[in-house]
Amino acid sequence: MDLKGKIVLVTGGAAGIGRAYCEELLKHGAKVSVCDINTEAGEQLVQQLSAKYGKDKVIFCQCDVTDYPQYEESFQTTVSVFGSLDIVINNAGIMNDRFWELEVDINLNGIIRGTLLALRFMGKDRGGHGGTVINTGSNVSLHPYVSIPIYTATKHAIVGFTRAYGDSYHVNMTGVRVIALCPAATETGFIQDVKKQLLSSEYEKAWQRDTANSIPQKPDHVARALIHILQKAASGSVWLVENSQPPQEINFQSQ
Ligand SMILES: NC(=O)C1=CN([C@@H]2O[C@H](COP(=O)(O)OP(=O)(O)OC[C@H]3O[C@@H](n4cnc5c(N)ncnc54)[C@H](O)[C@@H]3O)[C@@H](O)[C@H]2O)C=CC1
Ligand SMILES: CCCCCC(=O)/C=C/C=C\C=C\C=C\[C@@H](O)[C@@H](O)CCCC(=O)O
Repeated sequence: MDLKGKIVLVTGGAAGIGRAYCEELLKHGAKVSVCDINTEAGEQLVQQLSAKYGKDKVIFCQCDVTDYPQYEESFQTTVSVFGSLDIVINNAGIMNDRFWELEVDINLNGIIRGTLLALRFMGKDRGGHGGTVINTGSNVSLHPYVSIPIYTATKHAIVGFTRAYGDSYHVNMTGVRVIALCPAATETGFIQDVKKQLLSSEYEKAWQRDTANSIPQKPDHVARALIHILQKAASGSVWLVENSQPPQEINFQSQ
C-alpha cells in the first residue's frame, strides 16, 4: 500500500504512540486527522506538524471516543476537509483499573465505536471505497498481566473483535481490512507512575513481577511497525510489536 495522499484518522493522536504515528504517516506522504480529547496538546502538535509538512496535510479534531456524536463529527470533519477517508487508527486508551468503567468505555467501547464509524464512512456496502482499520491491543492482549485484570480484559476483547470483523465474510461486503497492532512496553506517559492506577496497593507486587523483564521501546519504533503492518498485513491478522523488534504476526492456528 502506497501511503502517499492517503487520508488517516488517528485517535489519541496528540501524545505518545499516537503522536509518533501521526508524524510517521506524514513522512510517508499521508494526510492526517489528529483526534484527541486533549485540545491543547492536539492543537500544539498540529501547529508543529503543519509547519514541517504543510498546512493542508494535518488537522486537529477535538474528540472523546466515549462520546459517539463527537466521534462521528470528527469523521465528518475529516471527510469534509480532506475529501475522503482511507485509514482509521483506533489508538486512544487509558490504564486505570480504579476507574474501570471509564477504562472499558475508552479502550473497548471506543474501539467498537471507531470501527463501526469506519465501516459506515469507508464501507463499500455504504457507498465508500473500502479502507483499513487498525485496532490497538497490547502484549497483554495475548498474555494476561495479573496486576491489571480489567485493562487486560479490554485488550483481550479487542483481539476477538478484530478477528471477527477482519474475517473475509465482512471484508467481502465492506472492502475494509481490520487489523490489530499490539505494542508491548513503550516509553510514553502511559507506563509511568502506575501505582495509583492499580486496583489497590495489593496489586503492586504483581505489577513488579509482570513487568520485571520489560524493556520499553521508543514510540517511533511502534510507528515504523505501523507502516510495515499497513503495507503488508492481511485482514484479521494480529501483530505484536515488542522489545524494539520487527512486528511479529501471531499465529492463532497453533494455539
Ligand atoms: N505505552 C505502552 O507501554 C503501551 C501502550 N499501549 C496502548 O497504546 C495506546 C496508546 O498509548 P500511549 O501512547 O502509550 O498513551 P498516552 O497516554 O501517551 O497517549 C494516549 C493519548 O490518548 C488520548 N486519550 C485518552 N483518553 C481519550 C479519549 N477518551 N478520547 C480520545 N483521546 C483520548 C490522550 O489525551 C493521549 O493523547 C493505548 O491504547 C494503550 O493501551 C499498549 C501497550 C503498551
Ligand atoms: C500502565 C501500563 C499498563 C499496561 C500497558 C500495556 O499495555 C503493556 C505494558 C507492558 C509493560 C510495561 C512495563 C512498564 C515498566 C515500567 O514500570 C518501568 O519499568 C519503566 C517506566 C519508565 C520508562 O518510560 O522507561
